Amino acid sequence: MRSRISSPVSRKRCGGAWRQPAVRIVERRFSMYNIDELIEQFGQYDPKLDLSRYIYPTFDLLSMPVSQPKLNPEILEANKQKIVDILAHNDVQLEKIRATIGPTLTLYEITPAPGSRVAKIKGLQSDLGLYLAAHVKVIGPIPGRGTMGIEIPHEQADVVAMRSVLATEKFQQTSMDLPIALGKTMDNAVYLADLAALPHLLVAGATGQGKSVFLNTLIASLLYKKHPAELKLVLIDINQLEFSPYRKIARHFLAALPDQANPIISEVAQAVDTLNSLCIELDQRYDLLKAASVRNIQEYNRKFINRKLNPNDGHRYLPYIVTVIDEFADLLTAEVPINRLAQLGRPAGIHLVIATQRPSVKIITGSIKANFSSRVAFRVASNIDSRIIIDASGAELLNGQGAMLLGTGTEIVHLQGALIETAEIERLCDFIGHQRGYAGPLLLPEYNTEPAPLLFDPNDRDPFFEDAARLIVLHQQGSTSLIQRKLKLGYNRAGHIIDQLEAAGIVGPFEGSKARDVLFADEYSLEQFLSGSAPEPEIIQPTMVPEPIAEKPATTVPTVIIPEPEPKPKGFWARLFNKNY
Ligand SMILES: Nc1ncnc2c1ncn2[C@@H]1O[C@H](COP(=O)(O)OP(=O)(O)OP(=O)(O)O)[C@@H](O)[C@H]1O
Repeated sequence: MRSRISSPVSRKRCGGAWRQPAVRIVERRFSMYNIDELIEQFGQYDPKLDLSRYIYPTFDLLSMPVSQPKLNPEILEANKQKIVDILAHNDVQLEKIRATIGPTLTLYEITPAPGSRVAKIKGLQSDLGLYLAAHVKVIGPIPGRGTMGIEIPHEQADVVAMRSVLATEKFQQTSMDLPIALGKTMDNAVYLADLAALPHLLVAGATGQGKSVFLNTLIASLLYKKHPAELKLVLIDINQLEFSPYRKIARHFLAALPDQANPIISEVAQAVDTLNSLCIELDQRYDLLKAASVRNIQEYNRKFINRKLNPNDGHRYLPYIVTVIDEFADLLTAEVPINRLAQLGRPAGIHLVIATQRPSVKIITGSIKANFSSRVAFRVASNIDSRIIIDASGAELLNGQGAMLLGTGTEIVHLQGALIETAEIERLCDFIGHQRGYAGPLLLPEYNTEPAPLLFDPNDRDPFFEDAARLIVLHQQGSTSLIQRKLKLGYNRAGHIIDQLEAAGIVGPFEGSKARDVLFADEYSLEQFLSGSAPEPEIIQPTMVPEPIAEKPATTVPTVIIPEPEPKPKGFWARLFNKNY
């Protein structure tokens, strides 16, 4: 018997871009199909098939690292001797001393003789600085090594070229989902992190210390590793300065709202709408994960690739969505969706990187800190600013020029960030942009901010009004996207229906990205209300509205008389329960 299976790619053309299919989830299993047979006949689903000839960026697009003058071994030895001398002079004997040359400083790791006091060694920081004529820092004890460290900055810091971290075996062979090459540690090791695991990043520092370069290295790392089918970027740059080169890769890697003229978001209102739209995308992804009985995007995509999820039921391959916001201090009005995305984004493959040059408690609030446990601090003016960012001092002592402290919640790592220049980003974007891409950016769900109409005309109800009311009450979830998905309606129409439901007193008022309250506790009381047995909510007449302020709907469920016997589910409910709907 020949099994019938739909084309896995069920996206619709819309306004020059690709729209995700409306999600209609039916709990239908593939039990009637033999999965192995399907895979044998069609092979695994290949998300990259649409752009199967896509060529990943090559390393020659990046500048060769400039060879740095080697540190003079005589100076190294002289410094070592000075450290031994000054410590001995203060009755601290050493068992061992070892120098590690890093990109910006040399770390002398010392093993003090038994009985030496840590506080005493730390107290000698200024003396060492004076004797070595440098900005010396004493760190430690270094956990797990029984040593302490004396850091002496180089007169001329090495630049860590982007190429020198990306063109390494470590980066090329990593199995991380979203690898980002941040730079090098103080002992010259390439430092990679997995954004999928972090799972979000807060980046802060004073102006001119390397934040924007950092964001560009993060984006470039992802562009080097991911196929356009696997990753979408949402770039928000209110100052319109940093992200303009990425316009060229809009058809490959960007996601945008429908009708968004510029794929790089530069207006506050549009940024807020986009973040709210991402919350709708988040809800849709959670519904998909639930329908697929999986816990996260990785398991979901694995199932989809193995053809265990039917695109006809609304399932689709889910790319990671990484949202980068340069200067989120401009978006304080969007704190609710930002926090929601940060709390729930990880399993759905939605990740946030938010940056600010204003590390104050007004911007980096308690809730932002609670939701962004991974944070990067560039040099700041004071140790108070450093504490606001990474809950520890130290960022005020950094050298600038891309030096950073990465706090992951469990440890703080001192890194020298990689440097990527604007010309390198241009070359990278040209390389990708000149290749065949999709018809446009991936379209995010529409987000409707129109307020509910002041007047409600019961004769003007949408034909889907009652079905929508039943859905909302059944799921006890006043969400526009639920109506949109289950009834297969456009977002605007679903938005109008939810306004009508609000005016009818079935759902509560709009509350940002949170679902509205459902004001009917069960389907039975709703049926009574719809059939007219319960009193209709009062219709607001123009003469009764002195000010143009929307009337709030009733906050209690209308009282109904419950007749005997209870009617059997019919029509909509019967269809729903029989899963034919
Ligand atoms: N990793 C790095 N290695 C070497 N130099 C760097 C590095 N990062 C930044 N710099 C130097 O610092 C300068 C400023 O960096 P950047 O533009 O990233 O600062 P910023 O913190 O974003 O500033 P602003 O807040 O004003 O946008 C760069 O032009 C570059 O010269």
